[in-house]
Amino acid sequence: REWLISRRRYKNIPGPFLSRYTSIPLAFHSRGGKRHLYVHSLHQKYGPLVLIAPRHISCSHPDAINVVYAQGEHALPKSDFYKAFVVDGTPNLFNTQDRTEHTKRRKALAHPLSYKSVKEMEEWIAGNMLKLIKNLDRKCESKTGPTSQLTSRTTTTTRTNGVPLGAETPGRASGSEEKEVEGDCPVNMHAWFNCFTFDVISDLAFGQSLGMLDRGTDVLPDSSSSSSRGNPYGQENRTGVAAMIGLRGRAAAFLGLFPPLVGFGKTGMCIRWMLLHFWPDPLIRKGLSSSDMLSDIATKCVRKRMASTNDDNETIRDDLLHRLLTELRKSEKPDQFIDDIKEPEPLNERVVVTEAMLLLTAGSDTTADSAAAILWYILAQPAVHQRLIEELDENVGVLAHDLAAADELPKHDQVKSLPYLTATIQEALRMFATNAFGLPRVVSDFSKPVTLMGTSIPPGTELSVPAYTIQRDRDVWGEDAYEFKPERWLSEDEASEVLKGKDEVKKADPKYLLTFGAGPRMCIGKNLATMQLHLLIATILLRYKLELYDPHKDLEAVEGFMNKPVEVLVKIARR
Ligand code: HEM
Repeated sequence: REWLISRRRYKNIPGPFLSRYTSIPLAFHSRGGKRHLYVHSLHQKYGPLVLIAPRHISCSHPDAINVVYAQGEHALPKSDFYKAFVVDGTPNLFNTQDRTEHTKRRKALAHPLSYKSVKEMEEWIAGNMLKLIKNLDRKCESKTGPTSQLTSRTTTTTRTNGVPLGAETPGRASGSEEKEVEGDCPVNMHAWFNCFTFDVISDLAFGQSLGMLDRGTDVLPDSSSSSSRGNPYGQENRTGVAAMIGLRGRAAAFLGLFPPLVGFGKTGMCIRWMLLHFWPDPLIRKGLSSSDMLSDIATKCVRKRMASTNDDNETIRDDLLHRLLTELRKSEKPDQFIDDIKEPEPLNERVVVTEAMLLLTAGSDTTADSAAAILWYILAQPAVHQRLIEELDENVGVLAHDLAAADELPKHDQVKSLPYLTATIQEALRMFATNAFGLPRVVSDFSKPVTLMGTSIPPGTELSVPAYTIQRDRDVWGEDAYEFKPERWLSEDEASEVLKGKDEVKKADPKYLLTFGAGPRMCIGKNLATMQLHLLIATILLRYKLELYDPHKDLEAVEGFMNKPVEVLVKIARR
């Protein structure tokens, strides 16, 4: 009956025949890690409105952004797809579908993640940057000589478990084999960026970094015993945290297409247990198990942090967790100022843990993946690389040879407004959106009437606008929409100075950039992310000579919920 209703309702919306009846075609491409490319190909074939699953319309018309991700009373809630991200039945800011709950949670995180607040934490970011630099300096020194020929004989790692690894990679997970190869010594910058962003977010969120840069790995020392839930995969191997987040995203992106599989309550828990133990696809089982392990890691960190806060001798560290706790307490007691609360009420631990886990999962690999993609685009275009170096040399100056302290590193104030650096980062984020497929919203029974391109959309319909397709739309970006051209983000004067008589480019309009999402559910961590991206790219380019290890190879990526570069291998030497 559902099928018949759906068929009648959406008879005017084109799309593949099977997708009218089942989500399996979409799930198949999601499982294959290429959902955004599949949806993109459907739009090329069928036009801007496509039925990609029985009740799901993808709309690639730029005007759809303001409808699907509308603000205020026209805002559409997140669809049941997001239930797949709920851990232990407690929704967080990212996956809650309830508007009131979302407003309350968003308010609690908005202040801690405001630009002012994040700026105050710059010294902690710099501390981790220094550690990253020390590690990369060591990689350079281990080459054949101080002036480095960028070549040496080394080992490289073959991937056997889908986890991104490369030679000289931190975070080597089990299941990978090593083999000796002749040739240059590649460094996997993506893996190092992961260590950096995980350490930063754990430092800011839990008061203590996870120590990945110190250990040169994203495998936690006690990860083999981290799952206390008796699940069969928790102790299988020493999986890196980045890989756990990737696996979790892949499982959720698949299961979210079948909402009955991701319910809450006793039935939901029962179904989850069965999936974890008996689902035939190991990727899904590992994804579910990874979710449990991440929750355990967040619980441990929060408990440790709370215990140290309760210790009278410990001075309170004014980090993200402290600010989040303060805001959450305020929202529990909205009429009182926090200072008036003599004895703070204990907060529900699960609420704090789910938000802390959200910071860890939403605020780490997204930034590392973006930084890796940005670096790849820069290195793939030597002219862009050269121009950036000129801009940085001119405005920041040469870094001390033996960096001894974090305050010798570039400051955010020095790099945040550099036009060409900012334009390059924006352009790379256009070419590579970590959330590349359309983020689904639903027209609920309570939604205001929704019309897309003259078509009235019935309640119960899921809608999404695919970032990958919008960010390559020729009407929006110009005929060269598929090309990487930072100039499109510069002001007219700056662009003509850079182009020097070469063909004009159509000026970019940031409202069509969906990399950080749009509307009321837009990324709340954008300030922190962009600060890290500016600092990371500026520091790395200032300090090192970099080349892509294989300039003929495209940037390879695999998509779960996020589109993640597999690796970015470079040759590296000190400038
Ligand atoms: C370059 C890095 C990042 C990218 C590309 C990115 C992208 C996104 C996108 C596309 C969304 C919307 C998701 C949706 O509608 O389903 C989102 C939401 C969110 N992001 Fe980020 N993000 C990044 C960094 C961060 C950081 C550093 C944090 C936190 C420290 C963070 C925390 C969040 C949270 C909490 C949400 C949910 C917001 C809500 O539903 O109200 N993100 N992010």
